[in-house]
Amino acid sequence: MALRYMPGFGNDFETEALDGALPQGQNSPQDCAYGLYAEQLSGSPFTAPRGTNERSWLYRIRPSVRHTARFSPEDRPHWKTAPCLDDHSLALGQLRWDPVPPPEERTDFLSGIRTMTTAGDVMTQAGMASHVYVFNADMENDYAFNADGELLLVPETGAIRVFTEMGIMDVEPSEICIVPRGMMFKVSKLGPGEFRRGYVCENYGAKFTLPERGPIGANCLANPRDFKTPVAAYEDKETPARVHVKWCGRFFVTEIGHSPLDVVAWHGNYTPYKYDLKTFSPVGAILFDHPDPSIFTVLTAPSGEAGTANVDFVIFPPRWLVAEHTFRPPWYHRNIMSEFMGLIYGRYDAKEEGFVPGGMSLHNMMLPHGPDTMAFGKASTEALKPVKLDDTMAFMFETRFPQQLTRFAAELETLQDDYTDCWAGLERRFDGTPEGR
Ligand SMILES: O=C(O)Cc1cc(O)ccc1O
Ligand SMILES: [Fe+2]
Repeated sequence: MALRYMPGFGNDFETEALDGALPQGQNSPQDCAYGLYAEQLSGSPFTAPRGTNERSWLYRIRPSVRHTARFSPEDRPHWKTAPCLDDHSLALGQLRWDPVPPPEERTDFLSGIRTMTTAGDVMTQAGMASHVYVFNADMENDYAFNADGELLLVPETGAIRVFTEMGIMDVEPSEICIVPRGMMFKVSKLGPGEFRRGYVCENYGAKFTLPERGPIGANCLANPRDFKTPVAAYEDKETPARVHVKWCGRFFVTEIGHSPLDVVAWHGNYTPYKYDLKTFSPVGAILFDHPDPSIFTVLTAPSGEAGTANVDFVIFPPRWLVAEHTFRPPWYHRNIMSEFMGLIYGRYDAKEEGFVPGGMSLHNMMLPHGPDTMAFGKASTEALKPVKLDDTMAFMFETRFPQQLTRFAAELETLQDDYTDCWAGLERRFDGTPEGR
C-alpha cells in the first residue's frame, strides 16, 4: 500500500479517512459525524505565542480516556532517562562503538530501545537521550505514548512502519521521522530482513523546528515542503491490547480491549512527520576553509537561550569538496556542546576506519577530537581537485548538556577500547621551518 502524505513543515493540516468525518467551521460539534468523539491534543501551552502554538483536533471512535484504564508499573531496564547519574560509568573519554548486535530473543521496538546517553533533566523538560533501537518483532497489539518528549527516529538497518494516532509513516534508511510527545503509536518492520536497527533522539525540551537561515536566505538546507505528514488512518480493532506509557522516566502499562489508533479524521498543526535526508540541500565552503557543522542542521530544538540548542539534529550528507588550500575534513576541535554521532550508510570523512554504519561515537563537552591519523595524512597532502563525497550519511545529536553514559553503553561489548589510538600516530610535525611540509 503506497501511503499518502501532506507536504509542509508546521502547516495547519486537515485530513479525513472517511468522507465527511471532519467537522467544518467548528471544532466541537454537539454531535460529530459517524458518532465520533472530538478531542484536542495540545503540544504547546494554550497561550503560547502564535508561531509556536501547536494543537490538533482528533475525531475518534473512543476518547483517549478509554485507552488508558488503570496504570500498572512496568520494567524497561534498558530505556533510561535523565538525570541518570548513578547508573553511568565514571569513565571519561572519547568513545566509539561498533553497532549494537541484533536481539536473539523476540524483541519489539519498545523493548528494543537501548539508551546510550542521557542529558539534562526530564523533570524540567530540558535535555535529551541518545538511544539505539534493535528489534525483530512487530508491535501488533502493543501501543505506546511518551509523555517525556518527542522521538526522532533514524533508521539504519531496514525500513519501519510507524502507525501513529494521526496516520501511518513508512520510513527507510535515509529518512527520519518524528513522533510527537504524547502521541500514541506502534512500530513494525517493513519489507524483508530479520531485524531492524536505528537511532533515536528523545527530546525532553521544546519541539524540533527548522533552524533560522540568516544570510542563506529562503532556500536550501531542509526545505519545508520536503517534510511529510501522514493522512488520517485508523484501526477499528476490538481485541485485547496494551498501552505502554513513559512518564518522567518511569513506565506503566494499561490493558484495554481495542486499538487506541482510532482517529478517523483530524485537523491541526501538532503532527507526526517524516523527512528524507537526501532532500537536504547542503550549503558549504565554495572557495576555502571548513565551516561549522551548524550549516548542516536539519532540525533544532531550542533551549530558550539564543543559539544554544537543547539539541540539534545535524547531518553530513553527500557533497562536493572544492575548497582551495584547505584542510577539508573537520578540523581538530573542542566543543562546549556534546556530540553523539551515528552513521546511516557509507563512510565519514574524518574517520577512515572504525566508524561503521550502525556504530556510534561520543565526543562529550570539551573533549578534543577530530580526524584520525589516516584521514589527516590524506587530507593534508592530497591534490585539492573537486572531490565528491558520495554515498554517505552520518548524523549528530548535539546538545548543550553533557551526555552521561549509561551502564549499558559503558559495558557494551562493541565499545572500542582502542578508539583513541586512532590519533596515536599524529606525531609532532613542528620542525622549526616556516614552509610547512
Ligand atoms: O566531530 C565531528 O566529526 C563533527 C563535526 C564535523 C565538522 O565538520 C565540524 C565540527 C564537528 O564537530
Ligand atoms: Fe566534533
